[in-house]
Amino acid sequence: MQNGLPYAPRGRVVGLLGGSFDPPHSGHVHITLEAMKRFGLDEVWWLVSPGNPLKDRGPAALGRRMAAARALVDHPRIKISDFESHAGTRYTAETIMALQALNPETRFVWLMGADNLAQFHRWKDWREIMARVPVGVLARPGDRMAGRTGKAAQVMRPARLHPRASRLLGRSEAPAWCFVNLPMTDASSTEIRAKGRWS
Ligand SMILES: Nc1ncnc2c1ncn2[C@@H]1O[C@H](COP(=O)(O)OP(=O)(O)OP(=O)(O)O)[C@@H](O)[C@H]1O
Ligand SMILES: O=C(O)c1ccc[n+]([C@@H]2O[C@H](COP(=O)([O-])O)[C@@H](O)[C@H]2O)c1
Repeated sequence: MQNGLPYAPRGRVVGLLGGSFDPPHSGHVHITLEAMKRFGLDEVWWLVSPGNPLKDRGPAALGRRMAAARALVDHPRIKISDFESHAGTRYTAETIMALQALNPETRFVWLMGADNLAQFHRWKDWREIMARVPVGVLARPGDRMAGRTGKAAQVMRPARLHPRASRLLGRSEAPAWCFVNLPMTDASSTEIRAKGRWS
């Protein structure tokens, strides 16, 4: 691992799960395994963020969140990375651009839960993200409809892949996105923090 970046052999399809992971939990593991299966991914990299640019509250120290993620995940195809803190990027569009420049032979797919799709149109340069990488969206309790009826989903409707074709997402040319339903878990970092299990 160099610059916080896992090694990706040529031609691999790598899913990127960006997150605060404050703390990481079973829901992250669940959607990662589902995304690998459903979107035809070879690997998934967790990009542990220095801090979500839309959240006021700063997360726990990056080192602590990285250590917790490494303790939670023991899977040969899931890598934990603090690339954004090395690259000095905070916005996803910039992170993806930097990753693509460093790994021109790798196909990246951006992954997110349905709650993030609902506010995706507020992300910096979200159209640029859609133009650069396919996006895989995973159902989350309470957010399935909000995501699918949100502004980004409406605007990008022509680029939506039918869920039955989800395995093609990893090899699709952007713009392409796919929303998949899955057995859902209501695990959330907010709830873990509220219960005082991460203070
Ligand atoms: N239970 C879950 N089901 C589906 N997607 C999830 C789930 N938990 C997290 N995600 C997704 O994983 C990514 C990273 O999530 P994040 O680290 O913010 O965890 P979180 O539980 O949503 O945290 P918080 O409650 O602090 O917002 C986001 O795209 C989020 O939508
Ligand atoms: O680029 C943006 O404008 C942007 C706005 C909000 C969230 N993100 C990214 O979305 C990912 C999920 O964030 P979070 O806090 O919900 O785990 C994480 O990688 C953030 O950096 C990115």
